[in-house]
Amino acid sequence: MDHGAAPAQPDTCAIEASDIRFSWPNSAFSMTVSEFRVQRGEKLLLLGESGGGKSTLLSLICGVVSPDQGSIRVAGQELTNLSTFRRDRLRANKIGVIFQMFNLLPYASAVENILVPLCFSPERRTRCTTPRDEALELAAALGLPRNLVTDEPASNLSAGQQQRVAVARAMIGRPEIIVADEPTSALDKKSQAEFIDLLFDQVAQAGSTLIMVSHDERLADRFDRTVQLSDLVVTSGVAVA
Ligand SMILES: Nc1ncnc2c1ncn2[C@@H]1O[C@H](COP(=O)(O)OP(=O)(O)OP(=O)(O)O)[C@@H](O)[C@H]1O
Repeated sequence: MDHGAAPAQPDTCAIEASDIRFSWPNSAFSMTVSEFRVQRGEKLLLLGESGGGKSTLLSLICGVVSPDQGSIRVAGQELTNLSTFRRDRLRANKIGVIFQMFNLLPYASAVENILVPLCFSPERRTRCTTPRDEALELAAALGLPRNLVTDEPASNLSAGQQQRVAVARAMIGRPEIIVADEPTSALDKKSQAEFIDLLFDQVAQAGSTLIMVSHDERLADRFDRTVQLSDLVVTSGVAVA
């Protein structure tokens, strides 16, 4: 497990953050990050305890929130200069997100869920010649039975199946960066290993960069690099569990 910083070459970075300061409004929690870089194609695990600020850091990287000061570059683009609309568009184009609770549309089928990001991202849409076929191929590659993907509402799928749909939705249109927020937290060790295999396969095929956050240190040897949140950020105003 390598705790070292990635080399400081801007052209090779998918994500670069420096001198970040951020506070949530109406909350005592604040964080600072002096330097954080993720190389293109790297698979990085961000480890940290509950309440330490992992999701907050992901929100900053995804441009969901803006830092009070500092610079965040994603796929070569400075986020802090952009309007909310342009940040949203950049996120849709460049980042596929896998949420902890999957966040699928419950009444839509799996294939409809997988296609959702293409509605918000012209860049990812142009990479799909036949979007529905590509969504079905992704679902098949992730081991989802065809009839389940086309005929059932997502709410009828098991947690493990919903998780695979969430991966396919993140991967459609091959975004440059995949961000996964604790996607294995509800899984036993065997299912966790299977999930990581499927995710890594897809990430390798798309040539994407992967940042996954977790509190599970057992995952560390699967990744190119592991960063402990406590080595990266200084927080105040919160007691970490
Ligand atoms: N929308 C918000 N508004 C105000 N405070 C928030 C908000 N989201 C998170 N916080 C606060 O920021 C701190 C860090 O939360 P965050 O969710 O980033 O931690 P985490 O490491 O992802 O935790 P977990 O592993 O439990 O998901 C917490 O004290 C939390 O209360």
